[in-house]
Amino acid sequence: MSSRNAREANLDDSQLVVVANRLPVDLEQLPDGTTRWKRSPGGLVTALEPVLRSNKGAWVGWPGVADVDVEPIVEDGLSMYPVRLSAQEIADYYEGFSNGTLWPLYHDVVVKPVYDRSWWNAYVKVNRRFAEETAKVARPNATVWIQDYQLQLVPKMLRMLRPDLTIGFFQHIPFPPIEIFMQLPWRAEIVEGLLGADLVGFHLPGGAQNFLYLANKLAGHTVTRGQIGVRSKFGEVNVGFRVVRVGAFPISIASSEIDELAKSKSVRARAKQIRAELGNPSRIMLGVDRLDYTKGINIRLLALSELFAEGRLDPADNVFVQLATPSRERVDHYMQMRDEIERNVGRINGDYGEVGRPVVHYIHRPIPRSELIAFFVAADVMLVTPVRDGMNLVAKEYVACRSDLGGALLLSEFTGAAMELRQSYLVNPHDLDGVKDTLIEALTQSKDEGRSRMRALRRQVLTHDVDKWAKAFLGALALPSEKS
Ligand SMILES: Nc1ncnc2c1ncn2[C@@H]1O[C@H](COP(=O)(O)OP(=O)(O)O)[C@@H](O)[C@H]1O
Ligand SMILES: O=P(O)(O)OC[C@H]1O[C@H](O[C@H]2O[C@H](CO)[C@@H](O)[C@H](O)[C@H]2O)[C@H](O)[C@@H](O)[C@@H]1O
Repeated sequence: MSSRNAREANLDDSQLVVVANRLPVDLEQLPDGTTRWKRSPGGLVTALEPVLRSNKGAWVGWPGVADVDVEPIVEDGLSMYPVRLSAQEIADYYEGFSNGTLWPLYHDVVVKPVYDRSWWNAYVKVNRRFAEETAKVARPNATVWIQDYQLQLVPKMLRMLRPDLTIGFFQHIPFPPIEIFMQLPWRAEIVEGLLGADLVGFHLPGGAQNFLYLANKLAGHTVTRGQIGVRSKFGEVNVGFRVVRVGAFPISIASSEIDELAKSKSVRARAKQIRAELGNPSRIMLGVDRLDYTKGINIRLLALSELFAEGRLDPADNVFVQLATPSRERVDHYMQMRDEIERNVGRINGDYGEVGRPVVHYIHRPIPRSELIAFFVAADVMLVTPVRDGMNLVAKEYVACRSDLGGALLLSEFTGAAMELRQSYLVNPHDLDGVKDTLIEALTQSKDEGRSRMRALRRQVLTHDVDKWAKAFLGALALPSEKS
């Protein structure tokens, strides 16, 4: 990575500042004691990085390792300001409150959230640090865009420090139904924290509507009553002399860039090679996820193993590739889920594989971008089966890669993406028989059927890209917000 010190480059004060738990790059400590930067995991970084680079903005976030002081850096016009976290803060604020309390709570309590007061205290302390660091970086009257569930107190804290700023907040994960959110002992503090923003954005109108209701019920503010639209018809909360807007802005990807990459000769050639390396099966199924219990990876494995057992799918002619990026590896439920997935992969290969010809290929490490795109081009059916997911950019990436109009997308109804990608093969991941039948349907679709579905999906993904998402959010944030 070619980088310069931000202070040397004199880019310390920025007009657009993104604040997120992670920087777009993680510092990796190598066994020989040296360090290097690598791309951070997850869809938030995938989506926001191109937006910020083109705006030459600043990014405030954690560099991915504990207890290190890293100087601000500049890379391709993007200034990055690392926030230091101690090992204990990572355990309590990141692994604890963010990923042991909020993550499962906001994903429909798919596992039981833990309510721990010391985790909450760490969350407050770290949110304050992010607010203070941001207050130092932002120019007078700058726009600050705070991201996601790890930083929900920052809008209010930052407003108290810097009332001159325009503050936006975007929630990348689902905002849960009211009855579920009400479990949280610190529910009022979270709602008040978010209301420090001028605009609070969600992927879907449903999440925005839930938040609007809570702003009234828990914080006692008057709110508008009408239905919130997609990038339109914003809700409003009256917070003293301010109006806070609430809206739905479904996130997306750099569609044209991915489309171009997928069309390149080298990617096409690599896709062919992948098929050959897999033994030229008649069908390749693919899963691409962070290894997270919300992603429904075991549902795919179970569906496949039953289809093989029932003789509805021939293990000699169908392979499944699961590419899984390691994630939150010290959190209990993630460790348990990894064990379970790896046991199931081993069992299916033991039952149906042959020497030199496994039916499930499982890779537990991040895959380079161009290689990932070649996998998307090679896959006949893409399996996206989360039990709950804010958006799921993988589904959109697959579609962007299929300019050949080949392939089929099997997509859970419980992803944000399902609202837009209506021509995919939609499934309820809790209904195993339904998943199996739909998978067979996708595997055996006629060429015409597949082309017509993919054409419609591509129209959606190519016209609604990440640039449009950012412009819609920042445009709404720039609207005058004083009460008339
Ligand atoms: N095994 C992998 N190797 C490299 N990138 C991956 C891998 N799995 C997922 N990704 C990338 O991470 C991002 C995941 O985003 P998304 O589907 O929105 O889910 P989340 O943000 O919850 O992980 C996508 O850009 C995807 O291409
Ligand atoms: O930072 P990690 O703890 O390693 O997790 C990675 C990211 O996961 C989540 O991504 C979400 O954002 C995507 C883009 O909006 C969306 O498509 C997906 O449905 C979400 O799960 C998390 O919200 C990010 O904060 C993490 O960085």
